[in-house]
Amino acid sequence: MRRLWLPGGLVLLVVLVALAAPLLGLPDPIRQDVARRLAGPMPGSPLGRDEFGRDVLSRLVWGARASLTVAFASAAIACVVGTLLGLLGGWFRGLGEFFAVRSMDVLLCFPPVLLALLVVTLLGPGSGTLILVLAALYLPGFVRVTWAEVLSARSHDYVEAVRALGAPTHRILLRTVLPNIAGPVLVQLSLAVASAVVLESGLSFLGLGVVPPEPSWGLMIRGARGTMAQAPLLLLWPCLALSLTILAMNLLCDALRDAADPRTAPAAPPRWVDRLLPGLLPPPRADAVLSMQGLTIEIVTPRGTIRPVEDVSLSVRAGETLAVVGESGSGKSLTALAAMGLLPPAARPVAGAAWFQGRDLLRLEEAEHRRLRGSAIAMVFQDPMSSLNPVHRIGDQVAEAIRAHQPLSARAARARAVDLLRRTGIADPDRRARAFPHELSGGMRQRVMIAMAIANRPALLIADEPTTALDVTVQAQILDLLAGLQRETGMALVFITHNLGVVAEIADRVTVLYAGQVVEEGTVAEVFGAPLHPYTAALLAAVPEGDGMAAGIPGTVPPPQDLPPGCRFAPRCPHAAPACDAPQLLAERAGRAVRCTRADELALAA
Ligand SMILES: Nc1ncnc2c1ncn2[C@@H]1O[C@H](COP(=O)(O)OP(=O)(O)OP(=O)(O)O)[C@@H](O)[C@H]1O
Repeated sequence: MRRLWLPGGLVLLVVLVALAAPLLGLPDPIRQDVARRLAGPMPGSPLGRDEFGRDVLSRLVWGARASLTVAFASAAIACVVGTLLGLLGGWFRGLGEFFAVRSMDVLLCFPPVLLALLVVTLLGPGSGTLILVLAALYLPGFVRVTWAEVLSARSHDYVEAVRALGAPTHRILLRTVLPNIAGPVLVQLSLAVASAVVLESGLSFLGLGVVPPEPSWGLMIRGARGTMAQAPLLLLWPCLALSLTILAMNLLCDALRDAADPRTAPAAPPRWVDRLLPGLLPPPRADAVLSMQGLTIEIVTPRGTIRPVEDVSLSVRAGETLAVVGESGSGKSLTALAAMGLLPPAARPVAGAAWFQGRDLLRLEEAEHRRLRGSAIAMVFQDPMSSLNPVHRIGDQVAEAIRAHQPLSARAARARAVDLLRRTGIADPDRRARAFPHELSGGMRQRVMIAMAIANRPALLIADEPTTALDVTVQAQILDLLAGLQRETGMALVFITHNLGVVAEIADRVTVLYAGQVVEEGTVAEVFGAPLHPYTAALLAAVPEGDGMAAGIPGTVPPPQDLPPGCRFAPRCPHAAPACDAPQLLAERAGRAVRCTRADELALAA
């Protein structure tokens, strides 16, 4: 909301000044005083007099009423009618679409001035006619934008989900589709208002709009043009008013669009102190490919700043697999995205370092990060369908990943792409390379994603729940594939998952996250054999064995905006005691760490 203050205030000021024109005690805007023709600024007329000796300030303020009424009214009519037609055409398709959308194409065929001439001939000039002409001119834009957005929105899962709930059509359109297409419609509105102010000026200038001697900014520009050599300032004032109003309108619509979309939080500013004083950063861990030390991430949300990741340290060596585990919301993905330099705009690392090949990934320039991504560091995401481009053949997508970092010809890159597809276990890779993503199964698509990730032989591969969307058999094949590729290339692998069965199968070491903090760390054998933290023990107990029922962990991970004081796991911990405070991560033995005040006591009791 804070982002609306400045542009909203500016637009409100312009509108209020225009509305308050009769109360401001300004001279009559149409009273002529030929003796003072083209007079410069003087007492009582701070902006001087025009070619008929009329007061320029008064005409500017009264002209704003005419210009803004025409602009706002025409844009509002076009927006409401156009959005409605676009919504109905895009949703119902068929005949509704034909009449709503195709009829607009006919309207688009008329040149604007011809349309204005036609309507003015029929109805006579004036503000009302101008509103009608401009509304007709802007209508097709709104219909087309809304129609295209509805077509795209209706294929999204969230729309399917409300349809599956049996919601009535008008509710789906108004409550689900409209808020999601509001951004582009608001942008179109800002363009329409801005362009209507300009067109009003243009059409009034041609004698097709506001009728003289009524003031409007367009008529002022027309008048000033004839006396440009003697009184250039006369042209400046209406042009300045026009430009500032358009700028304020555009800013307001951009701010409205951002306010309507909760995903567009303001970007967090970088911390220059971290760049200026690199000596304060924690040093890297010896022989680690990735060494993350004390990572803390802050996110600016409408309800305040949160810390979903706090003081997270982890490291992985060449050829090693580190599993990062924890329930949903524990901060696994944000930690990985920080290393990739792909944090959402509202999030920023505020402390710590992530050392990779001698560089701190948290403080790299975007250009440097882009050079590393896909070459030295690669990432595989959970949902291969949304990560692959649906309109390009998979062979071309793999080849593109290679050519983004290697100077190969298209033919050579394609041959390498086919080879990579073969290495990831895709049968008949030559034929498959010509397929589109929707023609492949989920497992095949994930293999393609892995082929793209390893295309440039990365030193570090981060896999964020790469098997969660796959069935158990395919999951096992993908795990085998990753393990095989790792043996072959010696890359370090960070495997993010909430599936402890997978961890046991693939990982050498494990880092357990809870509510944004590392609660336990060590080799898989040690941690799984004798967990030191009650959360790790509860996670392990929650893994179903054989036909037995799993013992679920009561409660849920606390959200970052509602963290309990002291130990974050205490409200769910069966061993919580009054002595439990805000524990630090303590190294128990070499390579093993735990964040629990009672860890020693509980280990002895076990
Ligand atoms: N852009 C954002 N704005 C506000 N909060 C966010 C944002 N991104 C993540 N969060 C919050 O940060 C916390 C950690 O999120 P993260 O996605 O890292 O969890 P996760 O452990 O990867 O969960 P999952 O296994 O479900 O992917 C969550 O509480 C989440 O709601």
